[in-house]
Amino acid sequence: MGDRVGESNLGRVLLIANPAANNGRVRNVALEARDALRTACPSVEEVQLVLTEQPAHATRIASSAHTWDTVVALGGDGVAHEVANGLMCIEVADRPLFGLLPFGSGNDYARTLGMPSDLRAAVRALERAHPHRFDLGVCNGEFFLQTLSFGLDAAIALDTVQRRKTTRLSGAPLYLVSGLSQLIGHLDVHCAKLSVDGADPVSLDVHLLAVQNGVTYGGGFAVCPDARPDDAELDLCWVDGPQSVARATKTFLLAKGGKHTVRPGVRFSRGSRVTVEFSAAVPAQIDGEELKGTRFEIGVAPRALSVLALA
Ligand SMILES: Nc1ncnc2c1ncn2[C@@H]1O[C@H](COP(=O)(O)OP(=O)(O)OP(=O)(O)O)[C@@H](O)[C@H]1O
Repeated sequence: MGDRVGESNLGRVLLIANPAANNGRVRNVALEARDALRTACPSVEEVQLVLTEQPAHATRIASSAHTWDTVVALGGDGVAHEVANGLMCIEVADRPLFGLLPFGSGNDYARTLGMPSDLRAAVRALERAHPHRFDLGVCNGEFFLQTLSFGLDAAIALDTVQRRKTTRLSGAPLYLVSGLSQLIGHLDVHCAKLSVDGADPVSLDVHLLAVQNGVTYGGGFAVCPDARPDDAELDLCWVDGPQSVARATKTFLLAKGGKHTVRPGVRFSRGSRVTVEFSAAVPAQIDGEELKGTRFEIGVAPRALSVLALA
C-alpha cells in the first residue's frame, strides 16, 4: 500500500511518549521502549526519549524535530495525531519519518499501518517497516491521520475518555460499553448540509457522519471498509435518522466487522473536498480528540507524510 520510499533506516530517533496514554500505562513502558529501540533495531543510531507534560506538548516537540531522522510516537491515536500535526509544521525536505509504537486504548491508526500492539513486537516491526507516503486529512486547518466524525460515534469516542477513568476497560470492550450506553441514552438526530467535491449541498438528518482516511475508528469498528490512506481521497459514511434503538444497535454491532454496509440508512461517499455544516453544536472527534464547531471545511494533503508501515 502507498508510495514506498525506500528501505527503512531509522537513524537518529526522537521518541515522544504520552505518559498519560492508556490510563497512565505508557509511563511504565517508555524506558523499555527506548531501550528496545537501542538494542533491537540495528538501523537506529541514537534514541532520545521525551515525555509529554500536557496535551498539545507533543505537537510543539515534533514541530522542532527537523534535526532528527525519525520521530516515533508512543501512546494512542491522540499523541500520534499531535506528533503528525507537529511534523507538518516542518518543511517537507526536512520532515523526519514518522513511526508509531501503539500503546493507547483504541490504536486505530496502528491498524492502518499494520503495527502490532505488543510493544516489543512493535519495536521490531518498526525496523522491518518501510516508509510510505500517506495522505493526511485536514479539517479547519488541523491534520488528521485516521478519523474525523460527528454525532453518535463521536459521542461514543468522547464517552470512552471519561469511562476508562472509572473502569479498567480498554480497547473494543470499552468502545462497546460506551457505544451501547450512547445508543440507548443519546440516539440524537443531527441536521447537516453536506457538499462533496464542490457539488451542491444536500440536507441530511443523521445519527452520525464519519470522514475517514483509514478504515477503522473507535478501537476497530470498520466504518469505511474501502478507505485507503494513499488514494488522495477521504471516505464518508453516514447513517440516516431517525432510527429505532434496536435497528441502530444492530448496525453498530455489525460495524465491528465492517458488515454494516448494506444496512438500511447507511450511506457512503468519497471525495477530496468536503464541507459539512450542522445546524447546531454536534459531538465531534478528530483522531479520538474532541473538536468544537458547527462548520467543517475538510480536505486532503496527498502523500504528505512519510510513515513507517508494514502494509
Ligand atoms: N503529559 C500528559 N498529561 C495528560 N494528558 C496528556 C499528556 N500528554 C498528552 N496528553 C493527552 O492525552 C490524551 C490521550 O492520549 P492518547 O490518545 O495518546 O492515549 P489514549 O487516549 O489512551 O489512546 P487512544 O486515543 O488510542 O484511545 C490526548 O488528549 C493528549 O493530548
